[in-house]
Amino acid sequence: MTDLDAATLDGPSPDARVLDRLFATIDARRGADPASSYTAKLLAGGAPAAAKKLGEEAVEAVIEAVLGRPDRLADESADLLYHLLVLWASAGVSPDAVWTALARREGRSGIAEKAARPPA
Ligand SMILES: N=c1c2ncn([C@@H]3O[C@H](COP(=O)(O)OP(=O)(O)OP(=O)(O)O)[C@@H](O)[C@H]3O)c2ncn1[C@@H]1O[C@H](COP(=O)(O)O)[C@@H](O)[C@H]1O
Repeated sequence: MTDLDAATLDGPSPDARVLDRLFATIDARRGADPASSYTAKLLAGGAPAAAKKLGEEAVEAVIEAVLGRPDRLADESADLLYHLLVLWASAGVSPDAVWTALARREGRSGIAEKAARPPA
């Protein structure tokens, strides 16, 4: 989102807490009417359908990155995050589990982590 986009929204500047609110909305759509809720339609298809849709959205984001279009990449990233959260809801993953995994990794280089893995 550009600064201009953010300025058109009501309330405080948006931040990553929107993800927790979005997940709560998604979770509350369980059993809702698929005719009136896109989320309910996705959830009705189960984790495999949500995973397939996530893959499609990932490809769309990759294409925008490769084409060097950051504004379109930001929009596709929002689609991608929404569909990732739908997959978490379908597959029984709570956002807190993911936030915890990220926090545990904070400050540890990926290179050091990989070097410390036991041999395959
Ligand atoms: N953040 C989103 C969001 N991002 C993307 N999408 C929808 O994701 C769909 C897929 O986008 P595409 O461009 O890939 O469309 P498509 O290829 O035609 O999709 P398909 O119909 O083939 O699956 C579109 O219908 C988008 O509107 C979203 N739908 C809902 N949300 C959030 O979820 C909330 C609940 O939505 P409902 O469940 O629909 O009430 C909303 O208030 C929003 O906050």
